[in-house]
Amino acid sequence: MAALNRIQKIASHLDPPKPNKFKVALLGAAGGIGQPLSMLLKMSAYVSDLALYDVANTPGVAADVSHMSTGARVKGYLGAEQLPAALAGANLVVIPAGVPRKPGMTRDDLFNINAGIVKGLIEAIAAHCPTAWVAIISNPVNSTVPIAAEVLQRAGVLDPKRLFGVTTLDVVRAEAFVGELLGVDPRDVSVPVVGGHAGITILPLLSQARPPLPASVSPEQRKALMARIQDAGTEVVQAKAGTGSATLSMAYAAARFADSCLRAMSGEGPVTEYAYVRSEAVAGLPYFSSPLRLGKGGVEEVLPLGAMDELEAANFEAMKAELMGSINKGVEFVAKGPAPK
Ligand SMILES: NC(=O)C1=CN([C@@H]2O[C@H](COP(=O)(O)OP(=O)(O)OC[C@H]3O[C@@H](n4cnc5c(N)ncnc54)[C@H](O)[C@@H]3O)[C@@H](O)[C@H]2O)C=CC1
Ligand SMILES: O=C([O-])CC(=O)C(=O)O
Repeated sequence: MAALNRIQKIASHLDPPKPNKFKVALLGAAGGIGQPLSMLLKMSAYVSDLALYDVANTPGVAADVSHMSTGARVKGYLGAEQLPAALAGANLVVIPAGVPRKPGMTRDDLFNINAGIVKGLIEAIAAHCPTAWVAIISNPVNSTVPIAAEVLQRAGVLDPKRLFGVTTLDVVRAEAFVGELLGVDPRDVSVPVVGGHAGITILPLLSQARPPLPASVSPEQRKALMARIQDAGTEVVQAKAGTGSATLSMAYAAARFADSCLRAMSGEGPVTEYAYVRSEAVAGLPYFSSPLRLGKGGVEEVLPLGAMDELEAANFEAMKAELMGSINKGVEFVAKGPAPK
């Protein structure tokens, strides 16, 4: 029996199971996030076709990435007239298109420019790949996801199971910072981060961290850690001093999220991920970032948030008004726009 197991193990190593392959379209592919994310997606075993779309510079990015000796076929698409071809047949569309923050700005300050960019791109998705899964990175995520949902709903193709605001970077940061504090490898750390993606709407549930924070971590240290995770985007914006916001860690986080989506699409479930989705199931708000069980058709279940300690419960209550305001702002932006054609 042991010998048979060994032979099977060697055989599976020689001929590992081939994952299903998918077309991924990246909109905003030539930007600070888009370029490293293009590279990471080109390395994914799940990607057969990588469509790199932007309004500038995609020929260069596509030529560069296409020289990597990995499986995915790469094609660059430049300008609005090439967007339909970029989207045709896409299984997953990832959107980091839009402007980033400069020091002193909030994510909401990006609304005026990015709301219109996201609306236009989602209209194209509704027309050219209405069944694709859509992962939105463009800020303010708390508003851009409701914008996307309203646009898809107006076009009659909304399936909330397939629309995600990418909050993986908050989870990644929590893992990194807790790992640093505990002196353990961040890959062995798990920390739920729920809510939204701006300031106090980012709610790390440190009381559920694994490994748990020891009693030697004081309430003040816990509070400081929570604040650092909530303000980590601003930490990067300040360190970059006017040249942009998080791009490399975001590309890592988005590649991780994309791989989870593609694994779930492949039927390799169940896959658990955090993302900002339309669902009142756990928080009583129309959109909330929650742990999700993903399957072939998208979100199969919005999982419960679990127990919160006193500090987390207070933060949960405190965020609700801000999050609701950002959601309404997105919904109203679409409602005030021209009626769909
Ligand atoms: N969800 C999250 O955790 C995070 C979100 N972000 C957000 O991601 C967005 C992008 O950030 P960066 O890549 O650093 O910005 P960037 O300015 O470096 O790149 C944005 C790219 O979008 C492109 N673009 C603009 N309008 C477009 C359109 N209509 N169609 C296609 N492409 C278009 C630009 O040409 C540019 O290449 C920002 O809104 C930023 O706030 C950034 C970090 C984390
Ligand atoms: O802070 C920003 O503007 C970009 C972002 O969302 C993040 O790094 O979490």
